[in-house]
Amino acid sequence: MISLSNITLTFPDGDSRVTAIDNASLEVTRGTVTGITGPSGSGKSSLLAVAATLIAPDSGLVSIDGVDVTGMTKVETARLRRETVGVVFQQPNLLPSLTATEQLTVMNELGQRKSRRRHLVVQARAAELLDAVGLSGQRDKRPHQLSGGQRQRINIARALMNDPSVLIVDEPTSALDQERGSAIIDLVLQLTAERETATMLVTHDRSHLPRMHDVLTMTDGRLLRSLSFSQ
Ligand SMILES: Nc1ncnc2c1ncn2[C@@H]1O[C@H](COP(=O)(O)OP(=O)(O)OP(=O)(O)O)[C@@H](O)[C@H]1O
Repeated sequence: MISLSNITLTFPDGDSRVTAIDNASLEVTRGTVTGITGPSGSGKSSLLAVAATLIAPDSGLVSIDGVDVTGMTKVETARLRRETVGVVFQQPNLLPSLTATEQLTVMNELGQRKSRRRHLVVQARAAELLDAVGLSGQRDKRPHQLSGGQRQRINIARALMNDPSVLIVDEPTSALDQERGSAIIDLVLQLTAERETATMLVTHDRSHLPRMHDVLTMTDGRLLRSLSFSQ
């Protein structure tokens, strides 16, 4: 579970500061998806960055699985992030020279002491995840050999490599047509249920919102529940 309480985040803006998040609170339980929508510049990406522990808020509390992130050192936060948070950015940012499997394994193989056992575990995990996102036949393909939807599936599989309890997804459908976008949302919903992640998903496309467990709208940094969508 992830819980954000009374989060405020500002950025420098000339001589003053702009408020990107204004006293926002939310809680996402495992196995559910909270959709976040709102106009451009309303603070959605900032909220995801705070939830992913990539940015520390000016004030407020972030807690992941009951562990208070506020007050942790940068090293402690980075470790918690690595072990408990998966992030799907809007652009897949895949490395052009790597195969689908390697996109998933590269971070887990880098910097680790070489061990055959560990290598096999990482390879098996990547294979299982590529299968789960419907790409078992594309394991050896490089990004230019894949469609936009397939690249986004790799992006999602990669975020799940470390078996995170929190999944942060930023605009996963923005580069896709309606049908492929809808299939990606279905996949996120399915993986959230199967892997019991607490998922926060930002989308501009309101047609996806009725399928989410909870829907919040951001306006000028403030977060409000959208009762018309919430189940
Ligand atoms: N690194 C930064 N430095 C300064 N201001 C920033 C920074 N990041 C975001 N902002 C400002 O914070 C506010 C919220 O931006 P944010 O990117 O979170 O909005 P958003 O809802 O995700 O927008 P979009 O839908 O266009 O991606 C905006 O006024 C933006 O200009």
